[in-house]
Amino acid sequence: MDKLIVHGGRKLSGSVNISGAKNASLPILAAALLTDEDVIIRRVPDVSDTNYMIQILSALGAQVERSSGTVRISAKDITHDAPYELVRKMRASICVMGPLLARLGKARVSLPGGCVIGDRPVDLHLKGLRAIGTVIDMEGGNMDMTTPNGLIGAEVDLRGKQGPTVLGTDNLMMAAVLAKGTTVIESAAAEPEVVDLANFLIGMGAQIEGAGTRRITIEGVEKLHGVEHTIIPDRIEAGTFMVAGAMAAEKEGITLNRICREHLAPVAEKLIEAGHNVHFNEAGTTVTVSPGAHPTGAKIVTAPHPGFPTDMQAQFSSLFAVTKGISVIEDTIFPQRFMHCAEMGRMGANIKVDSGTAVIEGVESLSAAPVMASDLRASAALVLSALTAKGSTEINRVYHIDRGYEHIDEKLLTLGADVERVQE
Ligand SMILES: CC(=O)N[C@H]1[C@@H](OP(=O)(O)OP(=O)(O)OC[C@H]2O[C@@H](n3ccc(=O)[nH]c3=O)[C@H](O)[C@@H]2O)O[C@H](CO)[C@@H](O)[C@@H]1O
Ligand SMILES: C=C(OP(=O)(O)O)C(=O)O
Repeated sequence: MDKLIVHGGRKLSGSVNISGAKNASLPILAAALLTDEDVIIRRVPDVSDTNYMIQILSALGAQVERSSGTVRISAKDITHDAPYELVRKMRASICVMGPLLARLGKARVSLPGGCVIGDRPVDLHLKGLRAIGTVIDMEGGNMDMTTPNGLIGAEVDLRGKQGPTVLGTDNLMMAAVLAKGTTVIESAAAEPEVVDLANFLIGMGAQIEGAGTRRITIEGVEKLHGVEHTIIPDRIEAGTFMVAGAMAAEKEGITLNRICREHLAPVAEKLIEAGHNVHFNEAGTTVTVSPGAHPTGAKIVTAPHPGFPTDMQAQFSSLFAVTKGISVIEDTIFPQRFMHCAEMGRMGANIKVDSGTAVIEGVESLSAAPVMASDLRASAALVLSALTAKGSTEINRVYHIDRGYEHIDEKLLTLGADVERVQE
């Protein structure tokens, strides 16, 4: 199991390229199952989650070739049974449900388990798929799905207690593209990754309107064809490096290339509110972030897009842990997503977590300690904390970070951080 050792206190400078979005790549890779023609997807990040998805597609019978960021998929003869051993490793494997139902009229996928960031039910996925004609039989931890009368378009409201569902919207959209008639998804997720999937499907010949709004309309078509598509930049990776810039850059800041300004608006606004410097180029494709002269704490409440993303709140905990004053972070989407706070406490952070809210009292500096990554964004928060901490922080279980950050240690080294990956 690899660990990262971060020798804190180095100032960051220079620039790095942001990778394609993990959370757009996963459903888009699954959507390649919707056609028997070749699909080419560019800028797929080399992270363990995309590798698991590729393994699942291969286990389902697809021919997959990967050459650096480009993945070519040919899903001519596929089966409907997604193997438990692979599915259990990654929640996003449930993205294959929609495409398998649309293409084969049946699917067998294991129920994903709980998750350290909190309860993650699939009731809304099932509600959507049932509404368009899927019959679901739960047995032995598996969801056995059939479509006795085929998939038939319907109007479905996917609002859950915590708001819309991203992968639930994706699953229904992927099933509905080959259904008979019109499907309307009300209370749809509007995240940029949902829009990227919709654009991919439209490129395959699907008829979809309204992606990026709360109402998506899908007119089913007979057949989809092959497509070439480039994945959008990863706004969470970019946001994580933006926080690194605010915490640890030289006066001139660090620059991130291949970003999309519109997707980064909530993160940029919070950094500016907290007193830091954020400058986009005119085209909105690069951003430079440097620490402000008078940083202040702030209040963050996570919300569905275009609100502040839950996937960025842990990283802001690191920033606020060393920012004078009191900051408050409330996660309305995953109220239990605060595992990083206890580990940061071991480094000297002063954070109290109660009922989905963290109250952070900034301290002068953190000091190194051996810490344990508990989940993807929690590990990013620990790396950020370690960049400014006094001494050498050992971060264990970095396989969590490798799920979603492409070569993070190499990118940090490029920016001048002192980071080592140690294999045990
Ligand atoms: C691979 C991927 O893209 N993952 C992202 C996706 O996860 P994912 O799509 O799994 O998250 P959802 O948008 O579905 O979850 C939003 C909320 O809805 C609840 N819910 C969800 C489904 C359901 O059937 N019933 C239900 O109650 C969840 O518990 C949560 O409180 O969106 C999350 C919210 O932006 C991000 O944190 C994840 O990084
Ligand atoms: C929580 C995340 O991913 P997943 O939904 O795949 O667990 C994430 O990307 O922050």
